[in-house]
Amino acid sequence: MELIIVLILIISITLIFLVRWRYNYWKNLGVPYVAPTFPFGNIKGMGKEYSQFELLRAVYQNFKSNSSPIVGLYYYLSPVIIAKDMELVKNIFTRDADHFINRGAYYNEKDNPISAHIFNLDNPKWKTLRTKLTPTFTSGKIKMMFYTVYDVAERFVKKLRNEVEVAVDGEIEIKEFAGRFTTDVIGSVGFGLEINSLDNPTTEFRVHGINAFEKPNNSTLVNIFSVAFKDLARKLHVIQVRKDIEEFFQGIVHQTVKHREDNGISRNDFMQLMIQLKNHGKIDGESLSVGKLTMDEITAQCFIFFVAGYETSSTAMSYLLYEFAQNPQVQEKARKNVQQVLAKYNNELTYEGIKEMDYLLMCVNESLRKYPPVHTLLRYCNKDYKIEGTNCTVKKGQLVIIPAYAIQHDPDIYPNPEVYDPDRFLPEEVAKRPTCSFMPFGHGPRNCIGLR
Ligand code: HEM
Repeated sequence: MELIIVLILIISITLIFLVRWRYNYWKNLGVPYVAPTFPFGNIKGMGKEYSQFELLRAVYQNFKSNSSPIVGLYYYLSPVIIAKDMELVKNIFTRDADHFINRGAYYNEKDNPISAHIFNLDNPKWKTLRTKLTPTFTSGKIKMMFYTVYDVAERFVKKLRNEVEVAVDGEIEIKEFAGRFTTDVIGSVGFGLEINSLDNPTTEFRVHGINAFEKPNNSTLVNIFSVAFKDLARKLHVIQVRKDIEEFFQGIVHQTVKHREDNGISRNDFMQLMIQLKNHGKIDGESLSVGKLTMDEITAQCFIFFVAGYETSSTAMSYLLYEFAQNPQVQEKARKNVQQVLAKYNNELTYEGIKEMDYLLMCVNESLRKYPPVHTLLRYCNKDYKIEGTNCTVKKGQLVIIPAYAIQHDPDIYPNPEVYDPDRFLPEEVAKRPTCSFMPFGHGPRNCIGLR
């Protein structure tokens, strides 16, 4: 009995010592930090009482006047870095991107091939895949898909008119409606399918897509475990995407590819480009050979195009429309901008015309600044990196957080940040600000592939 008590005491003292040693990490390096508490570090209540971007905004503001380019936090027992200096942020994204090319996400190619998509993959697999997919996102290819999107947009406008007519007090839930629109767009350009969730919101495709977000396969604890101990989690067959969702997407991609190949059907969409990559390792008519894609790879990429594209785009659309409603004079100016460009193009909406709607773009950018759909960007250090002007070396395996929301609401960069003011995006205003002070699509080689 006494021996057990002694053992418990020794284990407890050792644990206390280890935790204190761990929580002295930033102090010992002389990096400013927020005092942690065991076991959550600095994230107690995150996700329930407050969101991550609120924590990061508070930390960013509190430490802004401190000359250190970084602030230290603890996520549970792990020391993580908040990059707050604009030069450092730029270097992490671009000049020194080879130290920070991964996001550190978990995927399991063997048991859950759909999770091995471009967003999750680490280098060098990521680089190989990005090289294969980049030619499918050139402006020429997007232009080719323009009328596929146009068709869905026409249905959207028609449907919107009907909904507004029958709505109580003229109010409709625009976020839900925009989500149905972006689902149909991505279903069409990504998978080559007529989803029509505008008319049928509970269509299987949309429900499975939403479930991929809202009904994760694992608890937060398992997710944290699988990110922290990736190899072990793979050995334990931990999967990220639910099997029913994986099977659903595998089924529709296989059917679509087979249908097109059996019937010699070709369409202006990503699916067609990916079929070309699958069969020839290059896009038809182009000389650059980038390597073949497998069926599993096609499925995983279609899946991530949907997951990464539909929610972000519908959030962006909703906030833009919200600000138009709040600021009728901005709305009017944007409308005039659209009408002028349309008049130049025979009153037809064209790809070239959209690119000339400069004021509209300023409005879009300002709502992406104020409400970035992705408020926090992550980079996982893959080789030690000495931060210039400090004694601190970011260690391999450490997480670096770029607080996009906080930077885009910094009153020193964007005075009166809560005010919606598209003129902030006049070219002469943009030129006054640091390069990476606007990052709704990230920056550098790992930025959003769907940016165009
Ligand atoms: C308004 C709409 C969108 C926003 C705000 C957005 C934002 C982002 C952001 C912030 C990232 C991370 C960038 C970084 O870490 O530097 C990202 C990555 C990504 N996005 Fe988007 N996105 C949008 C639309 C789309 C669409 C439509 C697609 C698909 C066609 C897409 C596909 C991807 C993919 C595949 C990645 C991962 C790229 C990689 O790791 O190589 N996104 N997006």
